[in-house]
Amino acid sequence: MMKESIWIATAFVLVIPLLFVMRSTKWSVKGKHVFITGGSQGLGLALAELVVSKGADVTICSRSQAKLESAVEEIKKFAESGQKVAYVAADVSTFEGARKALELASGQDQGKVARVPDVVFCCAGASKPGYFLEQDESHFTEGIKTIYMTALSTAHAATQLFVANKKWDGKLVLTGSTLSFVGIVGYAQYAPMKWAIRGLAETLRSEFLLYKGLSVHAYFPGTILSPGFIEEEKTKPKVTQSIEDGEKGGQMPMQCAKKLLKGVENDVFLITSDFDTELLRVATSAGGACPGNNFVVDRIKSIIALIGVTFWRIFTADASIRKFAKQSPDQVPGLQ
Ligand SMILES: NC(=O)C1=CN([C@@H]2O[C@H](COP(=O)(O)OP(=O)(O)OC[C@H]3O[C@@H](n4cnc5c(N)ncnc54)[C@H](OP(=O)(O)O)[C@@H]3O)[C@@H](O)[C@H]2O)C=CC1
Ligand SMILES: CCCCCCCCCCCCCCCC(=O)[C@@H](N)CO
Repeated sequence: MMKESIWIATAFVLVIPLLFVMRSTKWSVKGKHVFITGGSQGLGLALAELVVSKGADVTICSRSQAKLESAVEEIKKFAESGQKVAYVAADVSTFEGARKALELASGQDQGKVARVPDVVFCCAGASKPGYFLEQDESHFTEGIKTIYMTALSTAHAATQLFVANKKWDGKLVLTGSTLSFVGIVGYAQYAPMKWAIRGLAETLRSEFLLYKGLSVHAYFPGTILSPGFIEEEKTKPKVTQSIEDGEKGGQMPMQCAKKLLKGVENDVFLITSDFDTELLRVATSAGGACPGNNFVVDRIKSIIALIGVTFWRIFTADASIRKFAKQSPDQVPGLQ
């Protein structure tokens, strides 16, 4: 008996430092080539600045050349001499656009590749909130294009590039939202697309097991105080705002970028940056169908979620929507 406990104690003493050593050899972005869609503003721009400050080369991508040029100047302030900061102007909502963007970023010329990105972050996206009845087909097709197709096309082109170049340590990072786990009034054009991105991440995680170390991550931010957020506020119904306002005001793009990068460094599959989204993540995924973060902690959180999220839905979200309809029927399309 005594002997056994000595063995167990010795095993612990050996295993615990080993775990620390394993943690300290985690993946680092230093020296990597990082490609970021939506890199001209908001989350994508902050992420570009962050990875460059940590010693990476970066290529940002978005549609507007003027915005890209000024973003490159901003990012260069974080670079040391010898680091590369480049941009590619492209619309990544089509397969053709995303393929060309990644080819240009890789410096491909006459079949020769200069440098394939090591990490591809898909941050492009935008929402146009509004009442379902006040939106028409164009809002929904725009949503499919800007939110889902930008992610799908970039994911497809990146996977092709990684596999064709045998870049088995390649990383693909998709961006969802808190609204990848829950749908609320005003987001019919957006939330389903962000759910689809979560579905894509889960599917690709499974399929990437075929390809050695190739990995996929997905990030689910809450409100980001970005230029995109200022834009969406213009059409956001008051009832939607009132539910969101309960969510403590949002985070700065750099705060989000830091939490996102930390998640990638720690090989977290579904990355969150606030506790509410974390509860929604465990409520939706702690069943085991996709990898969690920590088996025990996730299950403790899911007990909190079971109570917290249900209460939030009944007494905060649903209650404030019903109250709004009663108090301001003139603002609800089709009522009065
Ligand atoms: N802001 C928020 O509250 C939240 C945002 N998110 C998500 O996080 C991500 C970043 O958000 P945020 O920082 O607000 O973004 P912004 O709206 O501020 O910026 C979006 C970026 O995407 C680019 N972009 C849009 N469409 C395309 C396209 N078709 N091809 C290439 N680039 C494109 C834009 O440039 P250009 O227009 O020049 O092409 C811009 O650089 C998005 O996916 C968003 O849905 C998730 C949760 C909350
Ligand atoms: C105790 C547990 C409580 C659970 C609370 C859940 C709260 C959800 C409220 C909705 C927040 C929406 C943030 C993302 C918004 C977004 O993606 C858009 N701004 C698009 O840009």
